[in-house]
This record gives sequence, C-alpha cells and structure tokens, in this order.
Amino acid sequence: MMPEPVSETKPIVWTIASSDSGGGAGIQADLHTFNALGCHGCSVIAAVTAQNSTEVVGYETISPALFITQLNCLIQDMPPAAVKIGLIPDAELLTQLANWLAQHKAQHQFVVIADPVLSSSTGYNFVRQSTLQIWRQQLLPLVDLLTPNIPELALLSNLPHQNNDAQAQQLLQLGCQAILVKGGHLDASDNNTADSVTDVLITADNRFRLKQPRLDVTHNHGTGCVLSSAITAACAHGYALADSAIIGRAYLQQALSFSYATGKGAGSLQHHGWPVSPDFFPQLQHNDAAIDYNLCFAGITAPIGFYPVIDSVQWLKRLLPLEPDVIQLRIKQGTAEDIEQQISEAVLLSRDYKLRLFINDHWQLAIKYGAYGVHLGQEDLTTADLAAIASAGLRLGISTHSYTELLRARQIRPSYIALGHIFATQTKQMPSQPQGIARLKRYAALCSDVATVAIGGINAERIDAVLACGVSGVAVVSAITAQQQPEQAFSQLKQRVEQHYAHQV
Ligand SMILES: Cc1ncc(COP(=O)(O)OP(=O)(O)O)c(N)n1
Ligand SMILES: Cc1ncsc1CCOP(=O)(O)O
Repeated sequence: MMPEPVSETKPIVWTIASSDSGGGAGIQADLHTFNALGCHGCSVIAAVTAQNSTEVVGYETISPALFITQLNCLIQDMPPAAVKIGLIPDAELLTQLANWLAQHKAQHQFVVIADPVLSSSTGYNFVRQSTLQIWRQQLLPLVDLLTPNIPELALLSNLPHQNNDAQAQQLLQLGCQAILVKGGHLDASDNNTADSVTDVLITADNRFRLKQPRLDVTHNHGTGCVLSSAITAACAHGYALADSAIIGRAYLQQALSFSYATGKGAGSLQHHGWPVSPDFFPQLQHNDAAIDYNLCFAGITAPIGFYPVIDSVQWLKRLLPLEPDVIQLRIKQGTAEDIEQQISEAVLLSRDYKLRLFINDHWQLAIKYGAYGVHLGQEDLTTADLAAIASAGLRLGISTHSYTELLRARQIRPSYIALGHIFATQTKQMPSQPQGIARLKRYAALCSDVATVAIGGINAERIDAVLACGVSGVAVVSAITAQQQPEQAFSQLKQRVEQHYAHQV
C-alpha cells in the first residue's frame, strides 16, 4: 500500500547507526520508517553487522575517517531537521560523534533522538564499560530524547539497584533533555503487565505514561529502531517531543500489528504510512487525578456544520434572522452581572429560534439556564465540574492544539473536539503554532468516532481546504464579525458549508 502523502515538504532526517544484513533493524529499518512517515532519510553507517533473524554472527566498524567524512559530506548539502542515533559499537566512533555533534548541533538546530542500543535482541553484547562512559559524559548532554529499555536504563545510569525513576533522573542530570523509558520488557517494571505495555516520558518538569495493549507477536525484530526512527521523523515534521513520542508509539503499534516472519527467528515489522486509527494510539496517563474519564456526555444530534463564534448577545440578535443552526457565545469581557444577563437572554433566544447554543467558559451559567452545550479549553478541564455538565445533559466541546491534548480530550469522550488553531489568527493570542492542513487531516482521521470542529484563521478562501480534511464542523470568528458586511459573509460561508455536507450524505 502506498503511504499517504503527509506534507508538501519532505524533511531530511539522518540515521547514524549500523547496518543489519537481515533488513529488520538498524539502518535498514530506520530508512523504511523515515520513508513511510514522509521524510527523506540519509544514513551515516558506523558498523556493518552480519546477522539474520536468529543471531548476530559478527560485525566490523567503519574507519573513524570515513565515519566523519559521511557526516561532513551530508551536513554541507543535506542538513537534517532531526537525527537519530542507533547502534555505534565502538568507543572511538562514539567520541568522534560527540565531538562532531558539539560542533554542529547548535548551528544547524537539529533535534537528536538517541536509542542506546547496547545489545541485540538475540543476546549479542555490543558495549564495554568505556563505551558507557562516553555515552554518559559526552553524548547525553547533546541528546534531546533518549529511548532506553529498562536494562539499558539501568546500565547507562549506573544505578542498577535503584528504581526506574531514580535512574531516569540520573540521566537527566547528565544532560539529556528527555527520556522515554520503554516498558516492553515485562520483568523489571511495575508499569507493565502481561496485557499492556507502558512507556514513560520523563522531562525535567513533566511526566506522563503511554499505555497500550501488549501485542502477542513473535516477529518483533527492530522494535526499538523503528520506534526511535518514527519519533525522529515526527520531530522533523515539527511536532513537539511529547507529540513525537505519541506518533512514534502509534507507528510502532501499527507496524507490530502487521509484522511477519523472515527467517527462523523473530521476523520484521511491516511499515505502513502515518498512523491514523485510534486503535494504534496509546492511552495517556497524566497526573490528572481531578478528571473523571468515565462520564457520558450527550451526543450532537446533527452534523455541527457552520459554527460561528460571537462575543455578545447583540451579535446573536443580528445573526438570528439568518437562521444559524449552531453558535457559540464566547464573552471575554464584562462584569459577572452583565455576562449572566447576556447568557440568560441568549439561551432564551436560542430556544425560540431552535438554535444549538454553546456557552464558552461559563459552564455554571450554561447549566443554570439550560444551554445546549458548553465549550471548554484544556486549562478548564481540571477546574470545571465535568460531572455536573454531563448529568445536566449539556453537550461538551473541548479545545485541542496537539496530539497530546487530542488524546487527553478523546479520553474524556466529549460531544465534539475542536482542532486548532489551523491558520494564524488575529482574534486570539495563541501560545501554540498554527497546525496547518496536513495536521488537521491527521487529527480528523484519528477522530472518526467523535465530532470535530476546525477553528483558527478560517475564511472564505480557506474553507474548502478545511472541509476537505474531514471535520464535522468549521468555527469562525473574524470571517464574520470583522467583515464589512457580516450578514453577507455569514450567508455565503453557511451556504458553502451546507453544500459540502449535503454532498457527503
Ligand atoms: C469551537 C471552538 N474551538 C476552540 C475554542 C477556544 O476555546 P478555549 O481554548 O477555551 O479558548 P477561549 O475561547 O476561551 O479563548 C473555542 N472557543 N471554540
Ligand atoms: C478562539 C480561538 N481558539 C483557537 S483560534 C480562536 C480564534 C479564531 O478566530 P478567527 O476565526 O478570527 O481566526
């Protein structure tokens, strides 16, 4: 199957690792992964291994001179957006690499993801104490994300008798920015069970767990290589580390689900394109004790469609004659008294006009006056009484701006999920970057089981591209309220959206 085209540009990514003659791991697996995730992969080979699906028979490292020549030659013409480091079974090459990265990383601003391969899954040991020291002292300070399994974490931290958290903290202290502790080894971690695998992403100020069903597959050669390469590819597409870890984990779950036999031992993973099925995405476990994930929110009866967002009851009165079907009242200014007055009046009007009216932020007033629904931001999720909203029968919409927020919102099972901001917007100062059309398409595909609304910078020129992404609604502010003829703008956009959904039925 051809991978889905995921973006207009193909970021350049490098793998600095070793060749696996069996093709399931190492450089070969990395390049397959990069390609499937819409990146152009370059390779810097550190060693050539002779291995098949049952054993590593031997290896030879490349000369330090040719190793450095590969790096220098690539940086001149094909600088990377992100670099993955894999098996480098030689202390001299590791030192050379650390020196080279120290010289070039800051200037070229690439992300470094390192998978500290210390032994093969078939049991071949590639490292000595001297290699571990170079990892600790020279490489870790240059690494943005390290992806050790539990035995590698213990070895690298040199704290074999401490728990995984203490070991990870030790590696952070040595200078690496973040650690994804892979839970695939059933033995040493209480995060893992026979049924599930939990990886833990740890940074200096954040920590969350990515939990997935444990797949009962024997063909799992190259799992670590594929995960770290998929994370590298996602970073190269500009996703933040946490989102990249999520994408990597979903890519791996998908590839493992279709793995196949190659020889007599563990076979290889099947590379597909960008993961979109919710089945492949992990469950995120934050320290969100305040959120109840077992609530049931009322569904939305008809497609959301055209969804204007306005900031006063005056605007509502102006638009009501044009027969809006859904509107959000998003009042950001005024006294508590004034806000309550506007909300109570708007809810009464919405009943007369059979309008589905969402209230932004003011969930208590929405419940008090019986609005159709409430829209909340991520920061509201731990302070609002979600159980009260659910039991009052109000619909809930939640804002999201990333995979991390999207997975969190999905776990709450709201009535709809807002995906934003898609394009630059003048209406609100956004702490995040515009997501763009390629990401919107991926997010919408992941939400095939829940209604979605796109928001942010959407106007008459852009609305067709947004609708083509498969969302169930399109929210706009300035495309109506900042226009010279708002009523005309409203009617034109509404008609365009209605035409789109009419053709979908
Ligand atoms: C449909 C829709 N999507 C997103 C938002 C933004 O909501 P929030 O994150 O709560 O930010 P503010 O609107 O409070 O600035 C929205 N209002 N509607
Ligand atoms: C409230 C909000 N949340 C994300 S973008 C946005 C503003 C959208 O306004 P506009 O449609 O004018 O870009």
